[in-house]
Amino acid sequence: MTATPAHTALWPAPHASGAVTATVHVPGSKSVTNRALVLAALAAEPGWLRRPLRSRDTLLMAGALRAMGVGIEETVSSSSAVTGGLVSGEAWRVIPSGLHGPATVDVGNAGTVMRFLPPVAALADGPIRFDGDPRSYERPLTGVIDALRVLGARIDDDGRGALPLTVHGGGALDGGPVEIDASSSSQFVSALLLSGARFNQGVEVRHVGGPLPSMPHIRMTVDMLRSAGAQVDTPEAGGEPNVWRVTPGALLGRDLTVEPDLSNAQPFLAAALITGGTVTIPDWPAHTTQPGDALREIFTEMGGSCELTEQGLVLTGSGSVHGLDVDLSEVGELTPGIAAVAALADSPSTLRGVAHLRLHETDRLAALTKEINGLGGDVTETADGLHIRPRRLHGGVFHTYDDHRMATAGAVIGLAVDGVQIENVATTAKTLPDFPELWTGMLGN
Ligand SMILES: O=C(O)C1=C[C@@H](OP(=O)(O)O)[C@@H](O)[C@H](O)C1
Ligand SMILES: C=C(OP(=O)(O)O)C(=O)O
Repeated sequence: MTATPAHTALWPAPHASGAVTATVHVPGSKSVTNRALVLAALAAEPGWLRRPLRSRDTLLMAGALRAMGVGIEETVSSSSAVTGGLVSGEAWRVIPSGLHGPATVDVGNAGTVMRFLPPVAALADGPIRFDGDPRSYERPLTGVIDALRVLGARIDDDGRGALPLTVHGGGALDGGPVEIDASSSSQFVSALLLSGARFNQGVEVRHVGGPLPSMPHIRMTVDMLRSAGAQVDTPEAGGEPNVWRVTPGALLGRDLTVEPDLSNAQPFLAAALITGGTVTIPDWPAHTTQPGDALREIFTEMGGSCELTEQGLVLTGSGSVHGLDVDLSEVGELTPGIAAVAALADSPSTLRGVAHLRLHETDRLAALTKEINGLGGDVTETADGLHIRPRRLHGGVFHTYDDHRMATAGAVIGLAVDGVQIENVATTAKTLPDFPELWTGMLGN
């Protein structure tokens, strides 16, 4: 008998028999880990990354940087301790070196890898070939490719402005001013800023076009650049609207401890919300640029109450869940989890401002509509989001379309609805490889 391929395997989502009460240690942030790796690789001296996320997206980033000559060593510090199933104290030591090709980069389906690394490759000496999962060919990349060409890079692609492509690095890049339309992904702006300090003239990125999504992620880029010693001018700091400038200069090697991934805390917090239980997430930062911090407000509006304590963030469900009308453009990656909770609420919801989710891991608006409706729900797509009218749901297969956040959204519904089976729960490995174990651990199994 042949084994069932992972992508067709069905995972029976556990049904909660009562209020969920648990403390869940959530692994490190994907967005912080991948920015930290890039900045450390471009620094003038070695640096440390403590409690980095080890998941498909971050291992692809580390592998790509290694292929270009960067040293990334695994270490376990003497303070190593096992907490809640997670090993803390583990670190990556990043040793920058002259970036070079020839090299091949597998981006998988990681937006951060496919967008943040072409500018790094333009600084390398030699050709760097980029390829990835079939879906990566469909995700927008023109903003980065066209900008790099304006800034002096030579890039061969098939003319679609997408993967696969080869960046013919010349060992340095002129840099300077460039206009891009980043309305399809904030990662275009982050990508150019992250490498900008190493361009001969730095970089000035001017966004022209529709509204920019995911602004907290751009603030995360700016914050982390500043912590690495870069001088960055931003619209917030009294600069021109939609213009960011990075001054050329060396970056410092840092010793950085990665915060837990607050967007990946979402399904666990949702478990408390929908079962009227209490879930604590240790190490929730008091100040952060992570968009997941918005869950405190969003899940409070949906019926929970949140308290930041010495133990971490504590969310307690009230036993009822309310719908909401909300613009999620700043926090788009939270949409699948919010849609799952909204499908279980006592009133309708409208989620707005997230048209760009059609070009994420999958078309998330179509996928959420189809899968929630497949369980008996009543969801319709709007031009820029979803309208969700809660109905009594029933069991069935919840397809995930190789999208980690579809899998975790399905698990949230499964807590409240008996008989939900998640197809390919292993896709959570993109950012949260331990999800099934953390989920059953939360339920005390
Ligand atoms: O820069 C980042 O780390 C991210 C930015 C956002 O991308 P978009 O602006 O393309 O939505 C977000 O959705 C993604 O999960 C991570
Ligand atoms: C959109 C996401 O990922 P990526 O970094 O691949 O864009 C996400 O994690 O929700």
